Amino acid sequence: MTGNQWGYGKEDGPSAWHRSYPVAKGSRQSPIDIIPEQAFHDNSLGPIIANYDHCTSINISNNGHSVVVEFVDSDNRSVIQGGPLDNPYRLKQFHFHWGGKGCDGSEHTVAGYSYASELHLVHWNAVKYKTFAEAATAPDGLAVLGIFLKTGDDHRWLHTITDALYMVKYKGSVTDFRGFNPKCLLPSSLHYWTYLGSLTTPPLHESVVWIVLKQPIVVSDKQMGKFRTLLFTGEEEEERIRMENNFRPPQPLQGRKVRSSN
Ligand SMILES: NS(=O)(=O)c1ccc(NCc2ccco2)c([N+](=O)[O-])c1
Ligand SMILES: [Zn+2]
Repeated sequence: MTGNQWGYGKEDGPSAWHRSYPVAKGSRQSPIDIIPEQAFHDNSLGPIIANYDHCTSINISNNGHSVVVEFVDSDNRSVIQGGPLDNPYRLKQFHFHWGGKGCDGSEHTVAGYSYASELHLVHWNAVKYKTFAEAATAPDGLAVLGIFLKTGDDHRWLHTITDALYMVKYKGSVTDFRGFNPKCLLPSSLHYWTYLGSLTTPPLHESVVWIVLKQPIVVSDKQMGKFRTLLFTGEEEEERIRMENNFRPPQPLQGRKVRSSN
């Protein structure tokens, strides 16, 4: 794996990332296998409050690793707060990780169980840090809300995203994506597990307060299939490699405590 070229293949995948990103073997890496019975029920953990009503989505893009929806993050219009967080964290973007056809592809697992996919809503601590990039290297810089996806009925609102995926098939493609409110992707219960971890892709910074919701959202196989029409490769590249299995497997807990909201 040379330079910043990392991926999810045999040569450049998660087992090779430590060569360019030694923190891959750090003490607070993500994802992890969450074992509910071993999580500590912390009654001081309040509810998570997601204020996305006035959020402003900007675009949807294929960055060669996932599909990403970016938001205006120049003010506190869309923030997450409460739970383990000391102050509001600003929504920056959301993206997904998924498996191959008929295979699971979540990053966190629950007592060894993988879900079909995992949605990450990424927020940064704009009270303490001036930019996302600065926050992304600070131990309390980011808060990522992880939501599991399981297959079943069609998800009423996910269509807005899956219907746009054909426009960002190739790595490096981006298109306008306005007026999307991610509130419609939240499950009905906001009960969660929380622990201190890292980005799950390079640069793997150990800067994330993870908040993983217990209740998955339900999407159809057909909708999941549309994610797999995306490519890891760019339009100008000869090779066409289907974007799938873009997940990092669970990492050692290294003595960390996972807390559970009640
Ligand atoms: N799977 S994740 O939510 O942990 C994740 C991983 C990498 C990056 N970004 C990579 C990066 C480069 C410099 C700082 O950040 C992001 N993100 O940016 O929201 C999220
Ligand atoms: Zn992610």
